[in-house]
Amino acid sequence: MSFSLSGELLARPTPFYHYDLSLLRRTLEAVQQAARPRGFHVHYALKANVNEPILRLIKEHGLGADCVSANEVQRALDTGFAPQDIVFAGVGKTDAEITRALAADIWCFNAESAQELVVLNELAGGQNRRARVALRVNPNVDAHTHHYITTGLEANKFGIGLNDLPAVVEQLATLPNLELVGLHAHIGSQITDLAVFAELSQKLNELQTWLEEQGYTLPHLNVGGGLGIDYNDPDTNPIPDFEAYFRTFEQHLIRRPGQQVHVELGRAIVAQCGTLVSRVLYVKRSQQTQFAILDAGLTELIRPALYGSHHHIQNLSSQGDIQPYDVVGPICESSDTFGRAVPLPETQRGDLVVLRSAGAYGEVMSSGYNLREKAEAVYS
Ligand SMILES: Cc1ncc(COP(=O)(O)O)c(C=O)c1O
Ligand SMILES: N[C@@H](CCCC[NH3+])C(=O)O
Repeated sequence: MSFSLSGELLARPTPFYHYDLSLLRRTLEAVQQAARPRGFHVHYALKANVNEPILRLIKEHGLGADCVSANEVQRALDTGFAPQDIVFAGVGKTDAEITRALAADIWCFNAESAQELVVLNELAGGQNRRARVALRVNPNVDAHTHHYITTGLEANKFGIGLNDLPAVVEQLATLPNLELVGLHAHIGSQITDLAVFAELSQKLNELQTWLEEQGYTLPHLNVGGGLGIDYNDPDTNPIPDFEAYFRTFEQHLIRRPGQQVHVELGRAIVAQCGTLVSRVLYVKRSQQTQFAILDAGLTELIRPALYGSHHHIQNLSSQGDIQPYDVVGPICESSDTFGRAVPLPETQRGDLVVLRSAGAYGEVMSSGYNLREKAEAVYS
């Protein structure tokens, strides 16, 4: 199906984010259809998009919440997620954030260091609580994705290194206010090579066996998120292949009877339902290049500037001959470029240009640089 916007939306002031809630609904149905029969629990990673209509739909479809700050925990609670469906991850949780999440009695803290466990133990004791924790390990598995968004290699700051794990597990025995309820790993984002998840499963299998030898049984395993989407062709692949994703874990992860497995997907749930809609302010021709200068820039969508990411760009207003354009924003940074030599129909001032697959890590990463106003969000 090709992309279009209703007449009312075409007339709106730009730039704005448009979210297709019917696609989000279909995506949520697909993820649950693939996860539930296999006994997997999906937690949505709020960091990808925290807009309330989106969170509400996600909650209605029975997903849990994976949060990375106390404010995200609060947003999840405000949306109606039950505390027992909320987990809190993050390499730098502050004391104040831990205190708030303990008071909310969330299901689990994914702890990322020996020091964090000590702090968590102390703060839980101060509230006369036992905090449920999962150890986030750094399994040293290469996710084969952009080096800025790989998280499970020894060189990355995330998780407890495998060499440190024996000492951390020994330390656990001295922390009476903690209850070990699981093992967690997240190796990166925008992963399209599913073999990587098989490798992760094998690492977790070994670690689980080793933890059992140390006397720990784990009620749950959390394999993280990271499933990628098709940025090149969102119309052909609007919904990721969740069946293949869960099948990989089903085949490779050895689960104990009654053990829960959590996944925490962000991008795969919300990326394709979001579009950044902008207008061409000017078309400028230099000797070698034609620039289409949009009224949206890296302040609205930073992924191309930050990672060199590709978002499919379309001109909705023109049927003209195809020409190459460097599609850029108005911000005073040369990295404020959405694409170079993008083939677009002949483009003019006033044309509507859309950047697709922008529902994840788009609006949440926007900034007020250059004192820009925040782009509005509209839903249909
Ligand atoms: C710990 C953790 N869980 C889940 C996610 C969600 O990742 P994704 O949006 O790639 O599914 C991330 C982000 O990469 C993360 O850091
Ligand atoms: N923000 C990133 C991915 C990082 C995910 C969070 N650990 C992106 O847009 O692709």
